[in-house]
Amino acid sequence: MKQVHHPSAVDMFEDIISVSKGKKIVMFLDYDGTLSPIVDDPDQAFMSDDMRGTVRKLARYFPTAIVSGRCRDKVYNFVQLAELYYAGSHGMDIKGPSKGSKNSKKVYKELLDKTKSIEGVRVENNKFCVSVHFRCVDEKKWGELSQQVSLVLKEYPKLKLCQGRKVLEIRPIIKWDKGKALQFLLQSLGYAKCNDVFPIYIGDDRTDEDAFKV
Ligand SMILES: O=P(O)(O)OC[C@H]1O[C@H](O[C@H]2O[C@H](CO)[C@@H](O)[C@H](O)[C@H]2O)[C@H](O)[C@@H](O)[C@@H]1O
Repeated sequence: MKQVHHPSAVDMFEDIISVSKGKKIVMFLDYDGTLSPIVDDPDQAFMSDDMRGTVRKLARYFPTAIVSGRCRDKVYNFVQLAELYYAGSHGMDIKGPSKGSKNSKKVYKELLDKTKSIEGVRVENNKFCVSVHFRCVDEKKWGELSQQVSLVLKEYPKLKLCQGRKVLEIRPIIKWDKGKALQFLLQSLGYAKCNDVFPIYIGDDRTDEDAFKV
């Protein structure tokens, strides 16, 4: 895979401070890989107390939202800060578009069944989306897994496949992603048409790119 070099926000801290002068900062934070370390077991991706303390402090100064691929309840259980805004399932779980959730449950069960013979696979039900993890799968088996997932998805024309960090993400084909969620949250906060607002979004995965674009 081609290595892409992204500029570091830390190196440009002074520039960020300078362009945000006089504006109201709004913080958007991805969860996995940003607030928590990347680990083999998705259920063990805990954030540290130090990080929780930092986010708590941040939210005292700026409206702060967590935007995650995980379902809202799950990410809330990890973060446990009631004062934040939460957008789960890649932003689909703020207001809850109900379409797709029945499909997700069905495809989750099918994916569990069709991939159970591949050692190390982990299928995670994220309510509106499903994640198929291959971090713990032997690299030689990645092709077979991807084929199985594609075969299952053939029967679901309303679902699409995206890739994250050693994870295949199954999502409904609707015009909703982390970028749209960010716009929605800004609007709900009453900042949609303000020129003096400077939203900051921090994330580590491909699905965060929809939000970076916004
Ligand atoms: O948008 P995010 O909050 O970053 O969620 C994206 C996916 O994150 C999780 O998977 C990733 O982290 C796991 C734990 O560190 C790691 O084992 C896995 O390889 C990573 O892809 C989460 O489990 C997925 O459901 C999210 O969609």
